[in-house]
Amino acid sequence: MIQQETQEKTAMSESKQADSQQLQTVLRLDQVRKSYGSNAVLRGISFQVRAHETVALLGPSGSGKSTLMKCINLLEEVNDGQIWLGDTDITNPTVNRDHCRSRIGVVFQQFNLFPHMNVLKNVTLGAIKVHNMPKDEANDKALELLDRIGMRAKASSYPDQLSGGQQQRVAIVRALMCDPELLLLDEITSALDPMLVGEVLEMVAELKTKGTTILMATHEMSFAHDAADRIVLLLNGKIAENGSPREVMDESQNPQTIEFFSHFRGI
Ligand SMILES: Nc1ncnc2c1ncn2[C@@H]1O[C@H](COP(=O)(O)OP(=O)(O)OP(=O)(O)O)[C@@H](O)[C@H]1O
Repeated sequence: MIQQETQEKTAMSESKQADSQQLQTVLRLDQVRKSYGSNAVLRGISFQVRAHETVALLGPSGSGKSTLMKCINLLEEVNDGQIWLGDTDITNPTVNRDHCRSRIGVVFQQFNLFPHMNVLKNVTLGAIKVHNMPKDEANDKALELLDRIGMRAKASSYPDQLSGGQQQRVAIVRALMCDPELLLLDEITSALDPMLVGEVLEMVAELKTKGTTILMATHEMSFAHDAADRIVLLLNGKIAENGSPREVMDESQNPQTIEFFSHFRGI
């Protein structure tokens, strides 16, 4: 009798755990396919990002990382498969695309700040115009976020008065203004002088400690190894690996994976 009760309790607790894991899935890709003409770039991509996870998307140049990011941000349409943001299938043609986009914060490789607007305007513009945040509230929030990264004093500066690293950190602040469910970072350090990469990655590491849910495409292998919770490796349009940095980068026996990471040994 006691044994039966214990088994029932265990089953209940396992099912509760499964439920809570289900609830915690922020992003889920299910057999996503995308081609450009005859070039099949994504050939059935499935993986999940759970709340508070930092997932690093790795792969050789041209493997489709940016294409995948654009599909998630609805800048490209998938040919097949589904992308779920929480419980919304954002690939469903009837969905409100602007609303879906507003739930995701995105930072690209190029800085994308408006050159004729100062930092405060750049950071608050989308929040005010797209999300209808009252101007005072947007200014307060922007200044608080800039303060956190030591850039409040630059609020009146223009982009060309900032270093590339500072511009990219401002772009991240802008992406965070409306508390996105997911932060997409697409090779955000690739265009930076190597001296400036560290300060941007430090900011990402800081966001991770605050529980931000992050999917980042990157070529920064050391950072991915040390800071990501999970690595998704794209090779030849498919997912070759999906596991912890140790499992994927140190212990995988897949010859293609070993070949890919061999190019970065010692960097
Ligand atoms: N708009 C487009 N039209 C046609 N082909 C495209 C387009 N965008 C990307 N591609 C092709 O899709 C493939 C994947 O490109 P993508 O930029 O997604 O790769 P990536 O992994 O992000 O590369 P990198 O690490 O160099 O940024 C490449 O063969 C590229 O030429």
